[in-house]
Amino acid sequence: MTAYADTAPGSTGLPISIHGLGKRFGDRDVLNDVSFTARPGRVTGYLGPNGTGKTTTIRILLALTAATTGSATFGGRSYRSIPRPGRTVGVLLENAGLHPGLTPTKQLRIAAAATGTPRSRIADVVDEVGLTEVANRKIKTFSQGMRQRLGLALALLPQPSTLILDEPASGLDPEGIIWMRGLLRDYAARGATVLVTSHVLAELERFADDVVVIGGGRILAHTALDRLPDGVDLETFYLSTLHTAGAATRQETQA
Ligand SMILES: Nc1ncnc2c1ncn2[C@@H]1O[C@H](COP(=O)(O)OP(=O)(O)OP(=O)(O)O)[C@@H](O)[C@H]1O
Repeated sequence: MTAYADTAPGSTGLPISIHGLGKRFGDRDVLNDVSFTARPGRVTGYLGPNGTGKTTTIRILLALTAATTGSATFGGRSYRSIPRPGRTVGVLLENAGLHPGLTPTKQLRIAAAATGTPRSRIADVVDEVGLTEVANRKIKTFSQGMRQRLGLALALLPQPSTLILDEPASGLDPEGIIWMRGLLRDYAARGATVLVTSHVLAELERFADDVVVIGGGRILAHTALDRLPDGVDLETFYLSTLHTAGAATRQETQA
């Protein structure tokens, strides 16, 4: 993986606003009145236990799933009404739509055509994510980490001003994780909006500015990391937030 300075965003990111979001699957409320903002120039970490609605929030933001109530917007607009959304918002989702029979170069060519990105950018982004040597090998032969790198290449290809990354460090080796940390910090420093989910708190603490904690489909906390009390790290804050929420829920149930 190489320097990222040449491929950072050219314009300021869009603020991401989630307001009163609710989502019901069948008879189950997965999201309940979820509201928070991810601001430009900052990396916002979105964290919570498995199955608490992080990916669902992101899927609603990207118009892949409809909200039951509330809104999820970029600079006040829904994803579909942003001009050239595929170019403005870079996205990494699990199972990122990779085609096993294609090579990275071919998959990136398709994405470049879809987003109006010059083809000349492909070699740069392949180099950036460290896949140059395998750029013409079929994706079906790739390890999990190589697939993750390609997913990141697809997200970064159009030099988006806004990044939404679901578990970006998943499967990356230590060198890749260090590169990714630098990349996210660099993007935010250049004014991008960066929203990231992660379960790796020690890692998140190294690159996030703000954290939003969700539990049981509700927002439990939203804070700047530099506002945590002295001596309290993210892990301690996270566990105590979940503990307090669990105790409150038990009290409500018993009342
Ligand atoms: N299409 C669907 N139909 C029914 N239930 C769903 C659907 N998609 C997600 N869910 C449920 O919604 C809940 C939230 O899922 P989601 O994937 O958003 O959680 P998450 O916070 O991203 O979890 P993880 O940390 O494990 O990735 C889970 O209980 C999941 O089973």
